[in-house]
Amino acid sequence: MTATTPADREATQQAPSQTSPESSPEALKIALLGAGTVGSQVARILTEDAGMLAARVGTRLELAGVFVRNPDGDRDYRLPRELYTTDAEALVDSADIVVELMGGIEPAKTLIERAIAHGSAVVTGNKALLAQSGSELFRAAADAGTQLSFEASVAGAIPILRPLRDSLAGDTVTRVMGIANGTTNYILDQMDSTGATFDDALADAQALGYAEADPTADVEGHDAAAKAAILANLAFHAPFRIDEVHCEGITRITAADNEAASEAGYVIKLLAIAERITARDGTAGAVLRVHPTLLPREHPLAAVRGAFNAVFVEAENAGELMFYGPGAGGAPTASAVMGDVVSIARRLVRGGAGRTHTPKSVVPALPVGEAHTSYMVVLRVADRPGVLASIASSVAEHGVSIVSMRQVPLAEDDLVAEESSEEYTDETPESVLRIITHEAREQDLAATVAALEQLDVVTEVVSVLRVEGN
Ligand SMILES: NC(=O)C1=CN([C@@H]2O[C@H](COP(=O)(O)OP(=O)(O)OC[C@H]3O[C@@H](n4cnc5c(N)ncnc54)[C@H](O)[C@@H]3O)[C@@H](O)[C@H]2O)C=CC1
Ligand SMILES: N[C@@H](CC=O)C(=O)O
Ligand code: NA
Repeated sequence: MTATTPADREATQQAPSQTSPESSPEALKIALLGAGTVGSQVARILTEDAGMLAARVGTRLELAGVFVRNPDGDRDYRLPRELYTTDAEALVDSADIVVELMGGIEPAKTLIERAIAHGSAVVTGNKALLAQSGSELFRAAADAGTQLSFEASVAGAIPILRPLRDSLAGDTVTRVMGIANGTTNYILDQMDSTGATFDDALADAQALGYAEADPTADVEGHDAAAKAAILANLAFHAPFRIDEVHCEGITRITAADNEAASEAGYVIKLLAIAERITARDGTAGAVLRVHPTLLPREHPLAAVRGAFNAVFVEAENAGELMFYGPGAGGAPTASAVMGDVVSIARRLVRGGAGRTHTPKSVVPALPVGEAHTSYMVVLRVADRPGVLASIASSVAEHGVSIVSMRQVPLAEDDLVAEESSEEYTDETPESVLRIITHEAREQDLAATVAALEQLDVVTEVVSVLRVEGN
């Protein structure tokens, strides 16, 4: 007996009569650009689930070809040799739907523009391109009456862009905060839970298909920044670009930061945050930021492990929503790609114009200094009477208030390990001071830290990390 998959069964049970070759509309031709981690999985689904897809769409989705650099190269999912081509233009021109999964700016951008100009619909997971040139591409697609869909570009398999665009279209989203990069979440989780080194955890994330072709984009926060811009675009119905996102990655996070976070009851996560705020001068706008953040261990985002993603959305009427699921990897991301493909294909079968996201509002991007955050500041300080008072008064002078201040004597071993510290002498008794502040405007907190650095009693500002969710 041959094993059947749920997709086979559905194809058998539900295939409507209009999908029979005699009565169905012509097959829709799909061009696949790129056959890497995600592209290979899209090829697999198009091939193995062809019956189910035809039943849902009302006609066959035919893989017309796959653009690759080397048709004989190794693939996670191998198709017949004749489907691979190095002629991207001819393939694009032959397709009803172009699925771009190469990544990078060029030639992806030119090929997408070519597809749109040709009247073809486009599906892409390319957040780097959308966060740089999204407005231009959305406008081109809208002008051509075709569709550009990109659910896979943010948080992998999680349906987040469609809910923001459609389900919440009648509400006012005020804040989006999420773990939007699987690679960095995987690395931070491994470092925190198994003590793995940064390099080993990154190598694992690459092997598992989570990382970008150049993982610098992940670890320096650029990938999450691109996603923050796209999320803000959909959430606030206004165009934002990656260069409007304040971005700090995880490469400077040390084992000591993890230890300090853990001792204080926090976990470190790379968060992407987009929020509507009113600046000090009264301008209403949004601040977009990506940075390592301390979250209380009991916060729902703190429980997001491995390459999973989660996005919190706050809206005036809906309240708080959380979207959670696999944020990276071949098959999960291909699921989001295929959702867009089926949705477009159904429309092509039914008829009617394509609908592409076209932001209608103007919401200015404000400088990160206008955001409100809390900090955890770890200082190395002289261990003598009056130190705490002088630090507390310096913090208060900047209008920042302290939630907690904990002084830990520095172990002799630590002093020996830190002999490189300029201020260190054998005679200097020192301690470590961990300060957690209340929420304040980021520029006031930054000025506080700058002032603390100048105090005689402060030997070193060891680390400064933002805190959310207190
Ligand atoms: N891997 C993941 O978990 C996710 C990836 N994405 C996005 O999906 C896209 C694809 O990602 P992956 O499959 O992971 O990348 P990948 O690096 O595994 O695959 C890309 C493929 O495109 C090919 N390619 C790149 N430039 C080319 C060119 N000029 N000519 C011919 N072939 C070219 C590469 O040789 C490679 O086979 C990227 O935009 C990525 O940001 C989005 C969400 C999740
Ligand atoms: N490199 C990205 C892939 C998905 O967008 C990530 O790690 O999240
Ligand atoms: Na998604």
